[in-house]
Amino acid sequence: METEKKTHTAAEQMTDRDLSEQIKKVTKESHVRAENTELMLSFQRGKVTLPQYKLLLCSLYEIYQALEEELKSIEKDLEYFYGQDWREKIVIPAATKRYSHRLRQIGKENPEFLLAHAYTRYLGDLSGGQVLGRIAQKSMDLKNGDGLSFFAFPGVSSPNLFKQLYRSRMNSVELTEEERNGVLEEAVRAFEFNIQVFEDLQKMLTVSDNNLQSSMTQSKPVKASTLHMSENIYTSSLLRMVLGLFVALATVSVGMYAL
Ligand code: HEM
Repeated sequence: METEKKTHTAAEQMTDRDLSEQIKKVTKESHVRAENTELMLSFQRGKVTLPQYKLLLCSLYEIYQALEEELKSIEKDLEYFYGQDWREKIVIPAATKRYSHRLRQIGKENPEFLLAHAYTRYLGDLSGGQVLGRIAQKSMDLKNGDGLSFFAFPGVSSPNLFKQLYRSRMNSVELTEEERNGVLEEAVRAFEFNIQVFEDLQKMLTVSDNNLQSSMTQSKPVKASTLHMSENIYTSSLLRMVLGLFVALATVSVGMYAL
């Protein structure tokens, strides 16, 4: 972190009042907890299994569907693993539904809080996520980038530069003291949602181990009803448009710089 700080130009110099610094500070402990969930530990040890990875992709799809409009990369991965009728097969645990419900709720009531969620997922994807992508490729011996589109950011040539730009855009968002505190609290909550998703997925894998693993490795349909926790993905186009607009405000300008 120190090294990264030294590379900032005078214009990008961070202060203790910067949202990007504060958000990192308040979520530091949560980050350690997220890294140490069973699912993330399996990943880091190169022990991630196909059933674990497939279920994780299902949840990420649900989360990103609520977070943004552009879903093409996860859809591509899901189609690779589950086949063309993946929409009927994907499995979403209760914790993931709670997470996406929260995203939709704040999209309506406190859209500025979406900043905390965009931060937690995108900066994570561009940090540890890049390492996880390489581990996933090796652990499951995936070839030609198949099933790994989620981790790829073809428009981002330098994740570090992109993260710096992202932070400076975050810092330029005008927030009242109350809104700023709300965003910081929401960031801790965002990590909590992610931790709960990992725990739920791990539970699902343990509970339905034999049943689920055999049906998944054979790419046969998994009956949502047999898992008691799943629901088919549902989309409200109006809501997605509103969320998309907000996220666009917070992130697209950064993306344009990186292109
Ligand atoms: C195997 C699990 C994980 C590993 C090994 C990992 C590793 C890392 C590393 C090395 C960084 C860069 C730290 C720095 O720049 O000082 C980072 C940043 C970050 N990670 Fe993770 N991470 C993991 C899981 C997660 C999860 C589950 C989330 C949230 C869903 C997450 C969200 C973030 C965020 C938001 C940042 C940016 C911090 C900032 O610069 O403000 N990470 N991660």
